[in-house]
Amino acid sequence: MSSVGFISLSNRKAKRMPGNNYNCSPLTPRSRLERLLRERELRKSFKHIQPTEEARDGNKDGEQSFGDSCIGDNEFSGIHKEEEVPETNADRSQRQDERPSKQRLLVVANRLPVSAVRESVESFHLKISVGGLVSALLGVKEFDTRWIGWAGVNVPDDIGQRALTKALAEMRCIPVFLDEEIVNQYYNGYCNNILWPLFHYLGLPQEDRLATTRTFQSQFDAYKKANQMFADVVNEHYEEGDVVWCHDYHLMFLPKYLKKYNDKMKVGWFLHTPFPSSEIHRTLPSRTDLLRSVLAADLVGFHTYDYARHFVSACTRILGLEGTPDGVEDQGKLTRVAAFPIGIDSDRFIQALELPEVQDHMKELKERFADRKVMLGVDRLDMIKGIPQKILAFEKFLEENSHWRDKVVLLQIAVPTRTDVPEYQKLTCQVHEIVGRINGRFGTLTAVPIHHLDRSLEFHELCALYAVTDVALVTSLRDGMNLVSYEFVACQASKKGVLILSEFAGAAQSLGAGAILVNPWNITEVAASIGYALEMPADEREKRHQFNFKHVKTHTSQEWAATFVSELNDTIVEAQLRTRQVPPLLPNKVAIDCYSKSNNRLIILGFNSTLTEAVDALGRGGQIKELEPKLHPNLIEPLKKLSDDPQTTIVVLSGSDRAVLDKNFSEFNMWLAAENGMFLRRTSSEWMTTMPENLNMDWVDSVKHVFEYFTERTPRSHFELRETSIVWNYKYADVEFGRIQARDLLQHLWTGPISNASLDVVQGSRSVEVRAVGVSKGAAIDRILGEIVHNKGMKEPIDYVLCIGHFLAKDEDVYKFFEPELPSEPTPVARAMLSKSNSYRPSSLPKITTTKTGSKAPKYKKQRSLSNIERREIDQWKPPCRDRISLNEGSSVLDLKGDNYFSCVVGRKRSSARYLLKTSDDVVNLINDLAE
Ligand SMILES: O=P(O)(O)OC[C@H]1O[C@H](O[C@H]2O[C@H](CO)[C@@H](O)[C@H](O)[C@H]2O)[C@H](O)[C@@H](O)[C@@H]1O
Ligand SMILES: O=c1ccn([C@@H]2O[C@H](COP(=O)(O)OP(=O)(O)O)[C@@H](O)[C@H]2O)c(=O)[nH]1
Repeated sequence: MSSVGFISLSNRKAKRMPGNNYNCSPLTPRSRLERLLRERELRKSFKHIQPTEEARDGNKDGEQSFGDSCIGDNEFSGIHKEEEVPETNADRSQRQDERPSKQRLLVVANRLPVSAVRESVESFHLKISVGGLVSALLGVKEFDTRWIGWAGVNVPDDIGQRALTKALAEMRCIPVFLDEEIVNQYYNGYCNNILWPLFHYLGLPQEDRLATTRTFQSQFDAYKKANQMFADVVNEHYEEGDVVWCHDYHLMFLPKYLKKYNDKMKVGWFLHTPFPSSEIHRTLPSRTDLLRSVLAADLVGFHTYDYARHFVSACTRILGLEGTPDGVEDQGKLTRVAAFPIGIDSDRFIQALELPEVQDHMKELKERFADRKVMLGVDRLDMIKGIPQKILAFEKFLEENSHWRDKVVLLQIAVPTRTDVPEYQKLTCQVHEIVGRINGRFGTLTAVPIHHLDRSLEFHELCALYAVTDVALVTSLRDGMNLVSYEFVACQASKKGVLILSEFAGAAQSLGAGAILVNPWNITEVAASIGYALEMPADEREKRHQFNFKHVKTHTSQEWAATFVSELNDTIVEAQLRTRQVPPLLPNKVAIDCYSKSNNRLIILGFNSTLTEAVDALGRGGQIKELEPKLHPNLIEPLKKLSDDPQTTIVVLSGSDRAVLDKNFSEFNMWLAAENGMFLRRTSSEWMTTMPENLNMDWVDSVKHVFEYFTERTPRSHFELRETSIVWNYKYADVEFGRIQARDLLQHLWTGPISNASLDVVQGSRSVEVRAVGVSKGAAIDRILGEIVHNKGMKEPIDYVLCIGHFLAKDEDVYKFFEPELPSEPTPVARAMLSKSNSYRPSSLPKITTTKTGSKAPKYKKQRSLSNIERREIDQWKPPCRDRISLNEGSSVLDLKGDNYFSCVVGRKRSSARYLLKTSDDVVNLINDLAE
């Protein structure tokens, strides 16, 4: 099995984990895909030797008692008996014995694979829990696995808790004790009444009274509390190197709580249900908290690519984070998101069919329904399973095909589930009512068309039933995967029956080709499909079956788990590599200390997303009045203080035009560099420019047309026309739509107006900017610095530089400017300026620019639309001349003593800046601290 979608296509190098001994091939595969294929081969060959191991473990012949009422010795795979009670950290320190050769895996799920029923003070009866999650995880044998979860029983007393802990320990299960109130609020309430229906597109409960809101809040609190209780137990049993695999919607807070305990823990989270469209998730009052908590995991998995896509979408639209092909990025931290379609332990089902008890059941069933075709439904009695719709479709089929009435029977196994939730109670009544009506309508004295069972079946009975079935009907309205469809296929090697499968089950993506896919809401279509399936010719059945059988045989639960854990191990290594590329957080204290100890400081500040307030991810802040960037109100005071300090020079270096900077900064005593340094003024003086006279701006009108076109078609996007550039911005628009539009816009530009022009197209995270070629903040900084030195008549070198910005990649050259080492491709200016230490001698080298094809292009034309006054001011300003601005002959303007340089990127992970400030709020705090 390979993971699909978000990660499988990437070609990143996956490093082996130290101590990761389940995969120790000497040949390191070059790509992720290669590795996955290799591992799959390894697992296959491992399988050939597996029977011996299973025999040793007593798990041979697939005779495990899934569905047995009592677990005896060695009764099911995946859970191995252990002699002792699981250790705590304290016990562990005394343990000196050998470590297991398999990797330790802590599987944390709401429900343990066994449910307990209390028989006396110290005795419990253990029973396998029913459900797809349990079935799938019981097939996982490659790890040294321990389960942590709720045993489905309230045990308030110590004696009972000790006894149950001991009994479960034999099954390598560790209980989390939830009291009745928590179970009611967390499990019945928040999990099954809110998250479950919402994730299956059934919406939130309607709030018709204030009390409901209160209930919602208390259920959410209980949810968090329960998650914390799970985290406590995991933490108690965690050993370094363990993989912690959290399961399902019950435990969305668990990754966050675990990482709080220990951020080195390897944490994966897998959702067994669908993850709905972000528009559905958006309705949930706790939408943000839940997403953020899940994102604390290292790897987040879903059954299908669609669910993964929805999750990433929710993170980008609701949290405003960046979705990448690998997952979701937040401040350089990547949470990998991928699809890992689950499977079943197919051999267990296939082998079970040979067992005498299964053969007996089959014989019995065949005799019982000798003269009828058997149709089968196996579901938990849950509204997502579409049981009423299925039965109604069957009724319609009988109604329209009278010749089939005495020749077909529908066996519906409806396993009671979540019986304390009122919705489920209502459903039970509804189903009974429909079944009664149809049996009354089409039944005879000796036979009824529907056999409805409100109970679960024992494993062998279930296998037999699957094997004798002619047509299986899976009509889920939504279903994460649906393992019943897999199990049915696995048991059909001889009969080759037909699977009718809902297109809304995750399984439709894997078994769709061999099944008859239906829309369960379309009763007419399902009824017609029943007829088609019952009369399908043998060769078509054979072909369809073979296709699905192959899939079920090869995509097993073992592979699913092995792939997930292997990906998780890799993700950790890759994250470590990536983290090394992210600048460390700015050490505020050091920056402030150095500031206070220096005498001639230079502070260079970007404006947009550096000195402005953060944008609401949901775009709610994007009112028209706010489209223009505005100085963060909490910066007014401290900036005033700093800019009035004679030992400090502040430059706001922005892409914005002069008017915007004037509006926000006129009242401060500082320098303003607009349009990436093309215009410069001290707030006490007029604007000057370094714009070359013959700057070619002919392209502007045609680019403007393209930008206008896209602005009209992208709600809440806007564009700004500046003197030397034009910027289309979609930060308030729907991010995903904005990105698609941006791609389209670029295509329009490249094939149209800019195909031959000499200009730069710069892509931001939410913008596209077209600017005159060669304009960048780094290219401008030498001239700015020269002018400042000259204008201030500086006698002493600048001994401290703080440069903060959320700059476009192209403008990051400003960070490099002050670094002692030369950038890899030094600009002529930088070459001339930087000597071996970070000392600087400003110069006024002629500006030579390069076109996008790399050719030299000194072909500037007249600039566009400058007023006469502006021209005069501009003419008065000459670029700084080296002779005029050097401090003394030969002495440097910069003397940063190596470390007195603090370049900080704001909210971007890959950067050539030395340090990171996560948000503009951090900038606000820093500036305030400096001013203090
Ligand atoms: O524990 P319960 O509340 O009684 O519910 C049983 C389980 O139901 C859900 O199963 C899902 O997982 C299956 C395997 O991945 C998948 O095939 C199916 O489509 C899902 O509905 C639930 O997600 C589990 O947590 C429950 O334990
Ligand atoms: O009487 C029954 C009926 C069902 N199952 C098991 O319950 C699981 C149902 O999983 P599925 O993924 O189809 O749906 P879920 O119930 O998890 O939503 C399957 O493994 C079935 O074999 C069972 O053990 N006994």
